[in-house]
Amino acid sequence: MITIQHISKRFGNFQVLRDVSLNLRGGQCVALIGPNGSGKTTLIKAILGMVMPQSGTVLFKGESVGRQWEYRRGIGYMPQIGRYPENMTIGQVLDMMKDIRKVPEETLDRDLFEVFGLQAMLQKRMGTLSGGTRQKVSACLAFMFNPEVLILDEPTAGLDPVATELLKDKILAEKSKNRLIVITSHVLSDLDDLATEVIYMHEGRPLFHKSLETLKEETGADRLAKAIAKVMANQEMMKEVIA
Ligand SMILES: Nc1ncnc2c1ncn2[C@@H]1O[C@H](COP(=O)(O)OP(=O)(O)OP(=O)(O)O)[C@@H](O)[C@H]1O
Repeated sequence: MITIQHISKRFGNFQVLRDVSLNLRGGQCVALIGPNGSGKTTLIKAILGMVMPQSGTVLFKGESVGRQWEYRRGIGYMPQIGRYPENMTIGQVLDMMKDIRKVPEETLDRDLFEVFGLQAMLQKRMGTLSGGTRQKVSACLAFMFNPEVLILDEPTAGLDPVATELLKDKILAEKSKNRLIVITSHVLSDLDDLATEVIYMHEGRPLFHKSLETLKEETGADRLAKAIAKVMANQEMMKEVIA
């Protein structure tokens, strides 16, 4: 559904993405992981057209996204830090998004709105919200328009354990509808129940892209965190052998 071909991105002299090529398909739940600053958010923003790469192409359903915007309607995006007009209430923000998208009310996905209890908070101003409630609004908006692709950047950061589980349930439900879901997270235990694929970014390029099943088989680990620890330990060993 999304093909990334030879994307490179530099900010000033700093090379953030280095010739990244990836193929992501519907029904996959992709865990995009890697250390701080390895380029995960920049890669996501390149897919969304929020960052223009110096070279390379992003294809959405086989068509180059170029400088067009229409394809974005097919992608629900939950940013790492949601930025909203601080004086607007939750209700006004939701209405504004509905007005912009102009879709019939009955086609909206209200699941997260209901389970997060946002109805009772509609009058609260965005500027007064706790970090977790702001995340809930972002999550609600990402899923609201039934997108074919969901890109979730650190979705559980700041959410309490109950809200985290509710969001994970929702992600699983969407996965079963053959959506493509891309999630970045440093909380690898959150990804264990969700991910089908793992992309590990390191210094601006994918160190590997494989199914979670294969990764577990190859490492003999039963959890993603353990599997990653084993891969990293092998990497260090190889460096020492080569040096
Ligand atoms: N607009 C920008 N201008 C300059 N440098 C940037 C910009 N955006 C990102 N960077 C730099 O690019 C590098 C990669 O950032 P990015 O946010 O993609 O990393 P990340 O893997 O998502 O990290 P984290 O796990 O901390 O969220 C960082 O060194 C960051 O400082």
